[in-house]
Amino acid sequence: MQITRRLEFDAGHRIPDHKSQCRHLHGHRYALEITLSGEVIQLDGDAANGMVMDFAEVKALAKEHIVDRWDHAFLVFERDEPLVSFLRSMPDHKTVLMPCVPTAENLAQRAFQLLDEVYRDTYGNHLRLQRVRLYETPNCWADAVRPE
Ligand SMILES: Nc1nc2c(c(=O)[nH]1)N=C([C@H](O)[C@H](O)COP(=O)(O)OP(=O)(O)OP(=O)(O)O)CN2
Ligand SMILES: [Zn+2]
Repeated sequence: MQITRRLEFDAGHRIPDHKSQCRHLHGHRYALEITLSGEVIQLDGDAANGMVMDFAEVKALAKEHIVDRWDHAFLVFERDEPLVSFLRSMPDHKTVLMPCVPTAENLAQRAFQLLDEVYRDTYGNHLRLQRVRLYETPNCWADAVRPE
């Protein structure tokens, strides 16, 4: 069985080497879709009975590890020196340094890496993160999927 939880957040970014508009500072209303696989828990009387994982718990973990960190932050490639320097000049600015250029593909992959250890098999139901889909706009998204 697979379940998917969607969360949204706002963040700024730029793609420094982009040949067109995306090299300028701008922002998106990102949407993050987290797909988990596992067996449906069969535990009469348990709060998770009949679920792969409670959607509320999926959300709480995604907020803690991604959304609360990236929401209203500027996501910046750590080697984008002019921008890193500019953001450092702003006291208390919420900036997230990324080891990669913050494209939809790289952000989806980064989120997958960060979340893979988070969704653990607490009920012995083989819970696993299968896919992180990151929408940069309603028309553009990237999927980071667990390798076969
Ligand atoms: N493969 C990728 N291509 C692009 C990325 C990316 O992350 N991966 N990012 C951008 C820009 O950052 C921008 O967010 C996308 O802009 P755009 O192509 O204009 O997308 P829209 O949905 O706004 O386009 P409409 O034409 O208005 O639908 C660029 N490319
Ligand atoms: Zn963009």
